[in-house]
Amino acid sequence: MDEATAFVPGHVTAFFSAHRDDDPTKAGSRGGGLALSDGVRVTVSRADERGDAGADADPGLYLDDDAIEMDSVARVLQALRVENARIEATTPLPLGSGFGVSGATALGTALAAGQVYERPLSEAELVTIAHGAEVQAGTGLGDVVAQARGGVPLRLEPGAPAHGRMDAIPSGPRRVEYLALGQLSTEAVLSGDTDQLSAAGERAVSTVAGEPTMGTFMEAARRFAREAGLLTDELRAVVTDVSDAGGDASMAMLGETVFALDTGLSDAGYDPAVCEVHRAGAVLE
Ligand SMILES: Nc1ncnc2c1ncn2[C@@H]1O[C@H](COP(=O)(O)OP(=O)(O)O)[C@@H](O)[C@H]1O
Ligand SMILES: CC(C)(COP(=O)(O)O)[C@@H](O)C(=O)O
Repeated sequence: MDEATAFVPGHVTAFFSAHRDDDPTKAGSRGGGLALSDGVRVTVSRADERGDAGADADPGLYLDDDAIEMDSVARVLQALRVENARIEATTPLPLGSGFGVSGATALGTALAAGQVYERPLSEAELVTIAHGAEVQAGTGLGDVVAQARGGVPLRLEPGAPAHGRMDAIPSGPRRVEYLALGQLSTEAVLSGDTDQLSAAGERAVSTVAGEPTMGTFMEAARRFAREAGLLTDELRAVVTDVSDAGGDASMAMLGETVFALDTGLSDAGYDPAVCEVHRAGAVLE
C-alpha cells in the first residue's frame, strides 16, 4: 500500500484529573469530554517511494500544508520504526486550543503508518503507541483513548487500553458550538502543580459517573472550570453570556476555548464554529 488515511475526531475535555506514572501506558487522566465531528484527517505515504514529485514528496509532518513539528507524532514514528514518511494532516480545528489536535494527529499517524508499513499491530496496540507518545510529549493524557472511542467518553481509570477503563454518556446526534479565543500550552499546565485541578477533576468524574446525563456533565464541567482556576475573565464572560441566554457552555481543557451544546453560543449572540458529537471512534478510511 502506497498510502493510507485515517480520520480521528477532535476531543474537548470538560474535566479531568492527571495521573502520572513512569510507565506511559499507565499514566493518563480520568475525565469526561466530547468527541467532535471536526477532527484531523491524516494521510501517511512513503516519501522515499514518490519518485520525482518534488517538494510534494518530502518527508515530514504537514498540517494544512504547513511543515510543523509535533513531538507526539515524532514519537509514534519512532515507536513504529518508520523513517522517511510524509504525513499530511488537515483539520478545521485550531492547534493548541484544547481540541486534542496533537493526540488526534498522533493516533491518525499510528493507524495510517501501521497500514502503509504493514506493522502487525492491533488497534489497541496502535492506540497504546499513540497514547504513550502523547503522554511522553507532555501534550495530553486522555485525548487519544477518548478519540479512539468517540461519543461522550468518560475515562473512569487512566491509561492506555490495557490499564484504562472507559464508559460513555449515551448520545444521539447533538450539535456542538465552539469559540476559540486563544492558545493555552498543555505542556505548561501539566508540568505545573495540578493537585487542586486533579481533586476537582476526581469530584467531577464521580458525580458524572453516578449520573451519566448531559445535564450533569455540563454542570460538572462548569464547576470544574471554576475550581481548576483556569478561567480567564474573557472565558468567564462568554460562559456567563451563554447561561444568561438559557444555554449550556464551559471551557475546553486545555485551551482558551468555550464550547456549548446545541445553539448555546449563537443564541448568546456569538458567531461560533459548528460541529456535532462524533458518535464513533477513529477510523481508517
Ligand atoms: N504553531 C503551533 N502552535 C501550537 N502548537 C504547535 C505549533 N506548531 C507545533 N506545535 C506543537 O503542537 C502540539 C500542540 O499540543 P497541545 O498544546 O496539546 O494542543 P492540542 O490541544 O491541540 O492537542 C505541541 O506538541 C506543539 O509543540
Ligand atoms: C486536558 C488534557 C490533559 C489535554 O488536552 P489538550 O490540551 O486538548 O491536548 C487531555 O489530554 C486530558 O487528559 O483530558
